[in-house]
Amino acid sequence: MSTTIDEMRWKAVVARDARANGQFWSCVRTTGVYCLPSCAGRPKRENVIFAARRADAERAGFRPCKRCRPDRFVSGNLSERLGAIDWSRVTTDLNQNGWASLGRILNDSECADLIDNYDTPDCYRSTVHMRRHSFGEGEYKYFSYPLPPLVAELRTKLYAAIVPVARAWTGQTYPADHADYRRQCKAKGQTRPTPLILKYGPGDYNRLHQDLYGDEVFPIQIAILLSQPGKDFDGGEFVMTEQSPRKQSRAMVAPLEKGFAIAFAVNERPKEGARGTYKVKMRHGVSEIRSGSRYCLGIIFHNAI
Ligand SMILES: O=C(O)CCC(=O)C(=O)O
Ligand SMILES: [Fe+2]
Repeated sequence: MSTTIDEMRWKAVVARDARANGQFWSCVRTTGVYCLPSCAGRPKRENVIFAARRADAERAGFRPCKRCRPDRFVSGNLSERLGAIDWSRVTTDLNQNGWASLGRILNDSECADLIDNYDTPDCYRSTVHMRRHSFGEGEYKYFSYPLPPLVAELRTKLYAAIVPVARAWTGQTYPADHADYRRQCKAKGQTRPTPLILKYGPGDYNRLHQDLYGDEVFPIQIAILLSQPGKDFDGGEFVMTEQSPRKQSRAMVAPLEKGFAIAFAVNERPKEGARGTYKVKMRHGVSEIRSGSRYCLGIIFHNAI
């Protein structure tokens, strides 16, 4: 008798086999959630269908299980993780709201290493004390070249993934490769690296702002939260505002967790209205941290003067 793929998958679910995590996702039709094979839930066989990719489960309308948190699961190298993201959903969200969640792209140890590295002075070109510039309370450091390998890889690969949206938004022919885009920045005198790590303690916050560092502006940037809300810190929500012509600002709060990334508009973005496309201005910031410490990695694609 031959064993079908689904029978093997069901066996792994019955055994709650953690080795199968990431290989497939079990979707429970009765509850509308999708799970890791190792989930402690006990669904009936007839209610379970399998998805080969997490994005397939989400596209089919299943929500992540609150018990096994399949949305927190990360494995594989960065290319595989980015390859598993549903970029058409990201594009739709960016076009509709000016921001999109990319889900979890860094694991616990990568987040911890980046935080530990914060106190290694040779990695950074400058430290900014936010109060001195009225940027808020807290501090951040800009990485120096050469960027740490993980930061360099994130910047290059996230650029390549998001560049089609940037082209559609601006009508500009951004090169496919970030190295070529850096040369374009250099031609405008923008040579200094902009990726940064921000560090906030109790009472700190980041005023609404835009990360513009010269005439050359890549319209989308990425932030990756390195600390876990509710555990490492409380408060400290990632907030954005959208300013439409002749309207009050609209505020948006992005739910982020440790290792989760968000893509959002740096400055302006096109918005579809009843009478055609118009431009809205976006700003982002962080509400006050009530307790603990919060670290965030910012990936900005244009360089600074
Ligand atoms: O700390 C944050 O979440 C915001 C970071 C930020 O302003 C940025 O990445 O540009
Ligand atoms: Fe920023």
